[in-house]
Amino acid sequence: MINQAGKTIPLTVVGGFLGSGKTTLINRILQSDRAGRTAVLVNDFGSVNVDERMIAAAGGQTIALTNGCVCCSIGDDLTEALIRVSEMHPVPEWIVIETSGVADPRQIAQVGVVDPILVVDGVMVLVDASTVEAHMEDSRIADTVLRQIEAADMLILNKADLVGSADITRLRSWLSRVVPEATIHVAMDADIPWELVRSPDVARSVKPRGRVPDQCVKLATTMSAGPVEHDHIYATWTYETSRDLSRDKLRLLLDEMPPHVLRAKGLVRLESEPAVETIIQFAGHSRALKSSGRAAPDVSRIVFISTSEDADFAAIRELLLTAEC
Ligand SMILES: Nc1nc2c(ncn2[C@@H]2O[C@H](COP(=O)(O)OP(=O)(O)OP(=O)(O)O)[C@@H](O)[C@H]2O)c(=O)[nH]1
Repeated sequence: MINQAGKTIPLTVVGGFLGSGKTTLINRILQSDRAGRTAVLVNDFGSVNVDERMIAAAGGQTIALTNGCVCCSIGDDLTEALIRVSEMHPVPEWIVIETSGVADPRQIAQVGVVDPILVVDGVMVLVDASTVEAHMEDSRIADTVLRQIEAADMLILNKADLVGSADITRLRSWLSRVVPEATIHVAMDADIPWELVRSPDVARSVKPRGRVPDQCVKLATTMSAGPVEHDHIYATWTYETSRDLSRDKLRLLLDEMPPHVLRAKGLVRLESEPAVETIIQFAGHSRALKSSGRAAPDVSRIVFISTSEDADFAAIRELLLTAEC
């Protein structure tokens, strides 16, 4: 890949399970006046790239990787997007990839390692302190969560507001046993000091570990042939309507979400505030309906994700039909 300025571009991969706080971190980064020209590549698991719209609203240059989970289509979509980014005018000073919540971030970082234009700054992985233990107890998803944690150069133990200090101590100690090489930072709303995100000293601590370059060439050549497929583990369903929705009914849905739903998010138009877009969020104990401040969409869309085995969205559909005004 030739970049017209002939310079290398630092690349950071932000990973972590569904709803752990990746978009929150990236929006925080983009809102900093120290972000410079940052290009963000976003990959959502689900048919609607909700994150792309949320991140674009925060002021970043975004490219959505729409072809399913990025580590399942790594050879094509991601490489193409990286070429587009390196050809941007002016050239970005930093590239951040937000992986989907089911992706293995280290596989994605390896694409950067084999590209001479990119210098991989490291892999940051968000961990939801309020749900990670439950996820590790579910044999269907524990492997996804563990791979993500093991991929980290820096772990952000997020959502500290939702657990007690004893939980934080226990989780910290567990994480440091799982990945002794990673630095661990406790956070609320993914709020970590800028120095940890970008300072050169800290960047050294998030450099890919020694074993990665040894493996990367082999992995990069084999990945498009045999990536980890997520479709058989996770299922998504998207609800769409052009009618206004009732806030009370959506609130009820958030309060009574069937336990198999791992994640739901969407951009909707409410009957009570039809001019503005409302963001609906469900991620374990984080549940919210809040205005984005942007114009309301013509079509409201909400994406639901669960494990494939449990993927029965009929009850949710019923409730949503009663929410249509
Ligand atoms: N209580 C609480 N909620 C948080 C915290 N960090 C993020 N959230 C909320 O958790 C929800 C999910 O956050 P996102 O940043 O969208 O998570 P994500 O990892 O990008 O989600 P996916 O891309 O869908 O995997 C949102 O409603 C956030 O506002 C936190 O520290 N505490």
